[in-house]
Amino acid sequence: MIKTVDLTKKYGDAFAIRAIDLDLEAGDLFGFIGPNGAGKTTTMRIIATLLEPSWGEAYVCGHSVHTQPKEIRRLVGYMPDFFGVYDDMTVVEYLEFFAASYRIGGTDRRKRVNEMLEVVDLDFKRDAYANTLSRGQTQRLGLARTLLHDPQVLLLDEPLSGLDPRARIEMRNLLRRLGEMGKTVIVSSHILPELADVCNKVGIIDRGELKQNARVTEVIRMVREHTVLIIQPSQREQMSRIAELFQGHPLVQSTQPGDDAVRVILNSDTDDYSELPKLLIENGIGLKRFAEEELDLESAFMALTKGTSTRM
Ligand SMILES: Nc1ncnc2c1ncn2[C@@H]1O[C@H](COP(=O)(O)OP(=O)(O)OP(=O)(O)O)[C@@H](O)[C@H]1O
Repeated sequence: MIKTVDLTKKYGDAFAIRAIDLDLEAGDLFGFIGPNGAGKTTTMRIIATLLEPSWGEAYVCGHSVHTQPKEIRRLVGYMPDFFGVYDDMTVVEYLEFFAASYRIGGTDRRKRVNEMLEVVDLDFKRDAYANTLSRGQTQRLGLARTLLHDPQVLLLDEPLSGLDPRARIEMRNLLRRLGEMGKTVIVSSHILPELADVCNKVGIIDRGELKQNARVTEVIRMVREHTVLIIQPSQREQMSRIAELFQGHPLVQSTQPGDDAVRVILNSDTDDYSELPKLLIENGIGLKRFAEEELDLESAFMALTKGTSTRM
């Protein structure tokens, strides 16, 4: 769906982005994370054919930004981080205006606008003037506008920025819905945790370079030196028995008892720990929970963009 190869943009001697390689499939929700000035907007604008790369390639559904920009524009919806709404237009008029610019005509136009108002849950504001909407509602209107021509690929630049917690939740739900609709979405943010549970893949960009580009779960694994297991026995008294069994075990570095579960820190070179649940079950310990501890993504992000790894 979206592929970039060695994608690079230079301004004078400075690299805005450098050798960015992305490969995204239909239904991927890609969180494009990086601090201010990292190169997120530049990358998205190149994919949207609004900016030419210095060198390298970007393809959308196999079309090259260099040779087939028209085809790409039909397939892509780009929502910039800031966009103006016209003071003297209602929400419906605003969307109809853009639908007309996409040459959606006649009864289709009204139908399409109504559908988009439903998708972004803004039907109740259809007759309000666009400039009276809250920040969250304005972002949703922007998304409706971006969706009008039913693009396969969405490039959303910081759609969560400036939203209050409630509006943020609504926008995140909306992003999930887009993924379920089979769209390929690139959504940028400078805060990783706010996208982590929405996106299936994540790329971390810093000073124009992609530091990580993988499934969310893999990124977590990469920045973590040790896998940590959370083991909750069916009977609380069995917690000390777990610690006993793992004491000196070759895969385990240490154990830490918690309220109702034991945190088991594995040695850094432990990949396969399938023998551990077996050992517990053989020793008569019932398991209520046996799972890898989730690393909070804020720490992962800080670790990756500072070039230091997260320590236990
Ligand atoms: N027209 C331009 N001329 C010179 N430098 C530019 C230009 N546009 C962008 N840059 C530089 O390229 C780098 C990447 O900018 P970009 O806008 O892509 O970052 P970003 O990750 O989107 O940041 P933000 O979160 O602040 O929007 C920055 O250092 C920026 O100053």
